[in-house]
Amino acid sequence: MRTIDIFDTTLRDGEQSAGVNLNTVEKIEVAKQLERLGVDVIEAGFPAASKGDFDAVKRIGETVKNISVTGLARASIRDIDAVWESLKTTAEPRLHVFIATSPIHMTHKLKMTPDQVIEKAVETVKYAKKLFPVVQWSAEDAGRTDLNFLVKIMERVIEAGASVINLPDTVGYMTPQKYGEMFRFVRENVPNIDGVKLSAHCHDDLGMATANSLAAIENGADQIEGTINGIGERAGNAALEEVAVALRIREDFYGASTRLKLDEIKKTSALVSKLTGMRVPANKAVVGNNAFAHESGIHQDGMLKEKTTYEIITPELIGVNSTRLVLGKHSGRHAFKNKALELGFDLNEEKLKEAFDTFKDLADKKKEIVDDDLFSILTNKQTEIGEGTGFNLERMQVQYGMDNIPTATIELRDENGDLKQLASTGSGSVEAIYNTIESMLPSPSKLLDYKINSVGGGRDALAEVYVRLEYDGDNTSGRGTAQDVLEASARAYLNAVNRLLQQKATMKEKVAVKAGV
Ligand SMILES: CC(=O)SCCNC(=O)CCNC(=O)[C@H](O)C(C)(C)COP(=O)(O)OP(=O)(O)OC[C@H]1O[C@@H](n2cnc3c(N)ncnc32)[C@H](O)[C@@H]1OP(=O)(O)O
Ligand SMILES: CC(C)C(=O)C(=O)O
Ligand SMILES: [Mg+2]
Repeated sequence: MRTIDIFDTTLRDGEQSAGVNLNTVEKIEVAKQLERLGVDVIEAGFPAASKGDFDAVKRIGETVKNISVTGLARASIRDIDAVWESLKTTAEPRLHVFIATSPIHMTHKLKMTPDQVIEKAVETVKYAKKLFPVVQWSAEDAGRTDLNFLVKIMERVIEAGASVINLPDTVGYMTPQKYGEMFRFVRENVPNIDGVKLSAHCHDDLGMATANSLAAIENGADQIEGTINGIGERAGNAALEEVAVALRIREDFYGASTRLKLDEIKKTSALVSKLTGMRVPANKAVVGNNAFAHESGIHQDGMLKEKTTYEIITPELIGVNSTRLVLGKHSGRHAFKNKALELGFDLNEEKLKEAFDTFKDLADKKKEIVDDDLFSILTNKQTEIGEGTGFNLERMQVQYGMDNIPTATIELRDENGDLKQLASTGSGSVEAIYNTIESMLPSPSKLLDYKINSVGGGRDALAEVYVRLEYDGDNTSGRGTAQDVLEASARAYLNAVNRLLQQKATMKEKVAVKAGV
């Protein structure tokens, strides 16, 4: 049985999803869960892209100890240096450097001739190899690259020191047969390919990312790149959970496996979905809420007689807990702590106590507390912004009537502890709330996107609101959870503003430290 390496790019290509913006604390939580899931490599970001990305990659490298962490770089010395500076103290610093090789990209985007692209690729890989023990080189848009050119450039970058070569289907154009043939072709034609790992990186524009990744494995790929829940640029990347479960369920056919602890999949999927605000569709393979639901009579009859009639994956395989009611208002701290650990949260005593208090408050209002509720409370606690940052919602009252103008009265406490109160109207309750908050904030802000999900099921389910906004000229996003949709809406707005203020404060502090102030 071959073992396939799993290269997770949720925090790099996944974060390139439109509207997704994770802060460093959230990225670290995802990285820790990816470590528990057992991925082999985490691509933590693109350090040259921004100070925030640089810091996140550095902090993840310092936090995650048992797996390799990498950062992405263009074929540019400045980008490579940024990855090195962010990862140089980690156990196995790894670089991922790329340049496009398709005629379309070379001509129109890079404005370089094929020979110039080879020269640039070789020069940068040689430079990188002096710093990094492992250099992964990617031929961006390999899927639309001339195969003979691909062979030529691969031979040269391997000579220069690349030991992992990735052949991305950057625009999701490939079919399984064509993508598989490309891997077979380079295996058979690149003269110095022995000992080099081949990696597949698929996008889902035509809905074939998982099938293409599996075809690459059939044809000699040693590593699969993808993201949790398949999030990513445009239609997303290959969903790692789909690839790993397909290999397990069809072991007979693929004869390959991964090192993933499959029973951590559901938890990882839920965390990524919650933090990114990208809800997993109910019918999504492996991790969708309906993936194990049997609705029709004939199917239910079959399931009752023999589960294998309609179930090829068991919920337990991916860590779905069939006992849904877990804790109630009579539960104590020990059971709560145990449950938190079982759900993968290792909070300090203070945060645990605060989470327990929130749980007790909720248990007073809600009939059943399910894992989803606890997961939401614990994730919010784990990733919350520190005290004293930005604005706190102290009180809110909303008046709504079909024949009245909706009015929101809000009391906010700012970071100096001062209380402010204001009332405004709007065409609906949420607009009234947002008009009031916007009038109370010191800088101009504008709502760009609003999404609402329910956590778990039932009429008393928690509401989770995601917003994207522009505040003081910068884009930011936030989420808020509450039993009431209006309170969740207000909290999400303030969370977005507070996240931005905290990010700016951290940057300012760093600049001051650097300047020795
Ligand atoms: C397929 C992928 O997923 S690729 C990864 C995509 N991820 C990102 O882009 C991360 C976020 N990006 C950023 O923050 C910015 O784009 C930066 C910091 C990387 C670059 O910003 P800018 O310097 O302002 O350049 P901008 O983004 O406008 O254009 C990209 C430039 O990089 C060049 N470029 C693109 N890919 C490569 C490459 N692999 N190697 C070298 N140069 C490259 C382009 O040709 C263009 O160069 P030009 O300015 O000479 O025309
Ligand atoms: C940077 C590369 C690997 C990429 O994300 C792509 O080509 O899709
Ligand atoms: Mg990609």
